[in-house]
Amino acid sequence: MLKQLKRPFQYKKIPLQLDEKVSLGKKAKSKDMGATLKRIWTFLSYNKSLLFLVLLMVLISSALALLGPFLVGVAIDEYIVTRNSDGFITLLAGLAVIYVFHSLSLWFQNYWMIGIAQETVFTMRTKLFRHLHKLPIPFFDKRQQGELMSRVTNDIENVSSTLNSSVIQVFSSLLTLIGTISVMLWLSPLLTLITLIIVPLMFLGMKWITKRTGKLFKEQQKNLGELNGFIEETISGQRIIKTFSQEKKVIAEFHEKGEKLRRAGFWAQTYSGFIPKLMNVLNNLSFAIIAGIGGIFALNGMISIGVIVIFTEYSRQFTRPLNDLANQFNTLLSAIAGAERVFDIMDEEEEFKNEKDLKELSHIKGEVEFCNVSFSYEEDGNTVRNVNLHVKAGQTAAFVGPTGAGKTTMVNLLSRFYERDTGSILIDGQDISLVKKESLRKNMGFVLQDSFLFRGTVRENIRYGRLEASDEEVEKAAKLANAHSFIMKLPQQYDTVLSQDGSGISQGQKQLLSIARAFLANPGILILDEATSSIDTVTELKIQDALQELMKGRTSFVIAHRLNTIQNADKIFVLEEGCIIEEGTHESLLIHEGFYYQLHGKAAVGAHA
Ligand SMILES: Nc1ncnc2c1ncn2[C@@H]1O[C@H](COP(=O)(O)OP(=O)(O)OP(=O)(O)O)[C@@H](O)[C@H]1O
Repeated sequence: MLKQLKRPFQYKKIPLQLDEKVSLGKKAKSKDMGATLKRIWTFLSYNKSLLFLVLLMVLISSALALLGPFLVGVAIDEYIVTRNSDGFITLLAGLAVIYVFHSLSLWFQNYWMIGIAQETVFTMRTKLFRHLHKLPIPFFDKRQQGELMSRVTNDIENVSSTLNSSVIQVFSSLLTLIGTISVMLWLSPLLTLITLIIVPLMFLGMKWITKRTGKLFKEQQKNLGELNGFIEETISGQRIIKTFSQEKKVIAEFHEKGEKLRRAGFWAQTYSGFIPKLMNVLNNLSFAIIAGIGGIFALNGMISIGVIVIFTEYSRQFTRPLNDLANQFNTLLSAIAGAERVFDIMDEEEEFKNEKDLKELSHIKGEVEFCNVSFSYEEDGNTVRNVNLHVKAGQTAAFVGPTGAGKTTMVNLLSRFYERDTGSILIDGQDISLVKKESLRKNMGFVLQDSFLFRGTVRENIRYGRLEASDEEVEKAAKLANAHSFIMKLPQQYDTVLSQDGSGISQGQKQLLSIARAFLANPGILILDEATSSIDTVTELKIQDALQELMKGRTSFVIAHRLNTIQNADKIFVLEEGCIIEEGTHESLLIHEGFYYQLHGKAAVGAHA
């Protein structure tokens, strides 16, 4: 297998059948290109005044680019052919001034356009990032992190580089084209029409090429996103990969995804590379037509030598913008592919939309009720079925049951990370679907199994619970969470910088920090997802002790994985396949000798084994 992986770039292995090449892009969804361009334009037009200046410079440079060759023709007909030197120097000086101003206008349009492009991309990226953080959890369930990251970075970068070059190019090419054809028509309509023979040829060629490249560019961006997603996933899952010795499998998968990207990239570049070649051939063809037919016209006295010189110069100016437009079209296609992927995310509905008229949930006592609640992650599933429960303010409730029974889902519904399908959930008698989600979550604190730490100091990580908390409050919370003593042993105590996954501290210490966070947040309802990972006994006792302290006086929901930690709970709900099958205190459930009794028996056997 490794031998196969190590094989170098396999140019010859790429199939050459056209159908297959094009089918690379067949999966890409075709969208309305015009609508995407319009949306890019709305971002561009935030800088209207600067854009106006750029367009003015484009207009000036295009006009000067037309004037130059025209004056050269005049110089030939009026001064060189007639051997007249009066005013020749003035004409040359005029030409020099024209070319200097032409260069200046090019420089300014470029300078301002870079500014516009950078700002546009900054706005777009900020908007996208802000929007991403307003999307609901189910949105993230369906997507790979790296793939999303690729949209915020690569796809937007793609739009940026195109804006930098394309806007000016497209406008200047269009203006030059219109100006050139107008002057050519004015000088010799017949020769112009003959020269324009290449235009339909060009359009046919372009159509053939862009039909293929558009799809391929989309495929390329999609493959790049997938590859990034895979890289992100495998880097964050390094430990698991190493634990299960799956390096070869991961490399093979990477190779496969890389190969797909390479193929799409290869064909996208190959087809787009045809455009300049095609334009070059057509350019030479138009040059030959003008020289040949123009020469015949000149011999017959229909046009002057100066006009032929102007025409040959203009023919270059006329095919160059067409060439530029064609090239820009390719870049534009790639940018549109990127922009579509960005707008796809922007079009996802925000979580807090339509909440304007809803009430804030504040100063709750913590009474919680589930009335006939049902929910399913998938359309045809049944994860939570007709659940009814009542927990009084300040009580501790525990969810127990086999894996996949729906314990986590219950708290997901309470915090509205997911919306119940039917029934209602009440806090202090208020239906939570009628309150603002943000205010609901502000009243809830989470201590999860996998306590996520951000890159930053210990202090910053605890302060995440309440950003405005003072240093004293942070330390007080750490003391309550039994975290203070281990923090003081860290190299820079509260200022010790933790890496993103908190790799410098133990799993148990991470839990203590997340308990400190919850103390600082001081929520009305607490959700505890018990750690299943093995934590040393001393730290575990510290965690249990801190949690008992944290739960005091507030409603708490414990997702219990070990039954010994919830024996003091006021209510234990036993779940099986999304239904509450038993409910009571530890003692009453044991007396009942039902499912809980069996679970408890198994746990006891497990503990003794
Ligand atoms: N985001 C999701 N999308 C689709 N199905 C999901 C999702 N999250 C959970 N499920 C499914 O819903 C069911 C209940 O899952 P849940 O996480 O609530 O179980 P649990 O009792 O907390 O399990 P565990 O003890 O293993 O954590 C399971 O069958 C699970 O596969």
